[in-house]
Amino acid sequence: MSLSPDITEIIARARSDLRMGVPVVLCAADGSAALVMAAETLDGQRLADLRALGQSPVLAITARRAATLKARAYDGDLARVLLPPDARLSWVLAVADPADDLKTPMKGPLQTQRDGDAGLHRLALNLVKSARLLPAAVVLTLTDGEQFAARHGLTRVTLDQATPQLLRTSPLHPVVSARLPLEVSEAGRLHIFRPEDGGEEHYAIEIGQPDRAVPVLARLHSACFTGDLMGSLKCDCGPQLRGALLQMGTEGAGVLLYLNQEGRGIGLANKMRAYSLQDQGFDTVEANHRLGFEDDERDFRIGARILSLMGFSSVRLLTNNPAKITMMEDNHIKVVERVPLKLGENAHNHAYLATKASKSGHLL
Ligand SMILES: Nc1nc2c(ncn2[C@@H]2O[C@H](COP(=O)(O)OP(=O)(O)OP(=O)(O)O)[C@@H](O)[C@H]2O)c(=O)[nH]1
Ligand SMILES: [Zn+2]
Repeated sequence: MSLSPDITEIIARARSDLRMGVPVVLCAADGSAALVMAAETLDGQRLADLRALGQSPVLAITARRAATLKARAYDGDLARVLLPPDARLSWVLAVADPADDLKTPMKGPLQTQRDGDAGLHRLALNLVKSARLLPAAVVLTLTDGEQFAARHGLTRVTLDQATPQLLRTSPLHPVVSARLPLEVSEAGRLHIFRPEDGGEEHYAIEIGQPDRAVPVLARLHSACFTGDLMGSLKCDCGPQLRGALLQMGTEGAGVLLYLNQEGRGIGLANKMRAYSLQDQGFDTVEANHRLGFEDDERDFRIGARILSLMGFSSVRLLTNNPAKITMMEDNHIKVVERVPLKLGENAHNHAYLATKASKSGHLL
């Protein structure tokens, strides 16, 4: 029935439930099912209620986090850590969150599950990640997923439908655009694009009236609250943002996409967790890994989609990141030229920029 939520809408609900600390039920076609809670938003009462169901829960973490904790990841990209019978909420949080790894030696060694299928655990982690929470989820096997969800009023997500949905880029739709005179050019215009999956909106600033028949000067800028707005010296984002706009203003035409993928796609709270780890001596890539994330969790396809929707098919791309060029080419946007954007190096971000060059392939 069209009034019922489809899989995209059910996933959006699940994401918001997990952020609120509400459990969700995951079901597979073979009848297996699991009750899932995000470790980050779990509370003591819900953990006790979950334990009262009788089965032993596991804590699903990514292989990246497992490597830091020296836990064996038998499932490739993830590990299922067995909760010791006396494990409290603080134990769950200490496994999920690396903040105190160095201060508090881990209870361990951690035992991980080897037998059985990890499909529902993988879906749990993907959902928690897409909710911009720490990638760790408490998972309890259920025998009657459908009835359990109905009895407790919980959102139920099916593995077969959800997995392809989480892998694809949500379609985006233009919402509105309006004139926006800017310091760099009075001929500015702001366009808003909204994804169908309930995720964050993305923006495009169009400067002048770029001819769609020739390559446009373009920048894909990922949100950086600290650098773009606060003038943080820890990265180069603020100077890059303003430098790109200035170049477009000077040339009289260009398009800057402002993609709401804060912290290379891990969200601002997790980026601040990464910053704390950087203060403990880890570099930007190591910090992401200790948290359980990949170096870069952004979906660059979104940028190519927005350019296509705006009628652009080729660009002169302002970037030092070769991955952005590859992604554009793979998604039907021709990059005729890379325009370097070397701005804003200082004593605080020198090591960060050097790490991006040595570990993430950024061009100098
Ligand atoms: N996770 C994480 N994200 C960071 C850190 N420092 C900056 N960021 C984020 O990194 C992203 C930088 O985005 P961009 O400047 O578009 O991308 P880039 O990959 O550096 O590529 P170019 O600037 O085009 O060369 C922003 O989303 C920032 O919020 C960090 O230490 N950890
Ligand atoms: Zn930044």
